Amino acid sequence: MKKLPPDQTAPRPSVVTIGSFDGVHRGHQALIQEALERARKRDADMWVMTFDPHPAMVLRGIRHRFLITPGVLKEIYLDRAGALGVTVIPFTPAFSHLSAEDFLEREIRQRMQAVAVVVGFNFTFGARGLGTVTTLQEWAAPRGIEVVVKEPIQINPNRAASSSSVREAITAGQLDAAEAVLGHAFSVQSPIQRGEQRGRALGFRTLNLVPPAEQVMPPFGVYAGYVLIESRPIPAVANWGIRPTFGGEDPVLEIHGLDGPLQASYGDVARFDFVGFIREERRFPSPDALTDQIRRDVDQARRMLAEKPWRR
Ligand SMILES: Cc1cc2nc3c(=O)[nH]c(=O)nc-3n(C[C@H](O)[C@H](O)[C@H](O)COP(=O)(O)O)c2cc1C
Ligand SMILES: Nc1ncnc2c1ncn2[C@@H]1O[C@H](COP(=O)(O)OP(=O)(O)OP(=O)(O)O)[C@@H](O)[C@H]1O
Repeated sequence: MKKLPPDQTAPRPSVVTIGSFDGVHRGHQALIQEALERARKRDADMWVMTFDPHPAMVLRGIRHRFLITPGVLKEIYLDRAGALGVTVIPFTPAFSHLSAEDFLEREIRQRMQAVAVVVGFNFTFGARGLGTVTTLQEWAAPRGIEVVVKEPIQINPNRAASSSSVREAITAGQLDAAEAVLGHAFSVQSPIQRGEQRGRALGFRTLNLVPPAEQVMPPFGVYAGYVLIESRPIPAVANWGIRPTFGGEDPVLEIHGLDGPLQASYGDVARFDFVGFIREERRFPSPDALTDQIRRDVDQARRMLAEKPWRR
């Protein structure tokens, strides 16, 4: 997937799809497929235009447990969805004051050289979100720019796929519901952190990740999943929490490989793809009691993962 810096002009005419794309859920994926098809038909390039930070974080001052795909995770999932290129606009307060028409003129027509724009049914944009699909259509028609408006991708008859519904499901610990909307696993990615080396003594060595504070997370607990080290998925069980047995405070995702020690160095980046919830995190009366429970967690994780092989 190509990247176009925000201060550079697209080299060729393009088909652009616009949005926050947090999570790159099935609605977003449908938009990307549509944009790809249109680009092929018109012999144009295809670009996803997205924003960083997420507009809601700037406009509503949200900083904690919000994003589904912070940092490079969004680009990883855009690439998976088939996007050929992405341009990320820094969403500054100044940018947020740009009117809908000025945004279209400057970013879509002049910079991206758009011949077509693909958006969802509920797309809004520009200062105070005043721009709508109608604004876009009325602006585009006299300029010979095609507008494609995608019908909602529904998760059930009452609910369209949306980033908000994914956030709600993750917060409630409903990983299956989140995955049904996302069309892929919910993932955490971070550099590997040094732990307190207690895992060795317990007989369960772990690799520790610290999800960014801005990322939405499920409740503290034990989860089955796959840990990706150098793009290789390895079956694992992880504890997300503060380790109350040892009086911990800072939340950590501690990952134990089911098939032996995980080979990676501190500072390397690893990703954990959540598959299923096993149990809540608890305070155990002794380290031995915790070890006994972790043995059972490992067995359960094996059973869960046997039924759900890793999917890119
Ligand atoms: C599968 C699994 C489940 C765990 N469950 C709990 C738990 O319920 N309560 C708890 O206090 N710690 C739990 N832990 C965390 C251990 O206490 C932790 O791995 C150990 O303290 C090592 O920490 P360290 O890497 O900082 O040395 C769990 C760890 C794993 C791998
Ligand atoms: N279910 C869907 N079906 C089709 N298009 C969608 C769907 N959901 C979002 N889109 C479109 O995808 C683009 C990006 O959407 P965006 O990420 O800004 O919002 P969202 O997914 O609806 O999230 P939120 O819940 O935060 O509003 C927009 O053009 C939007 O209209």
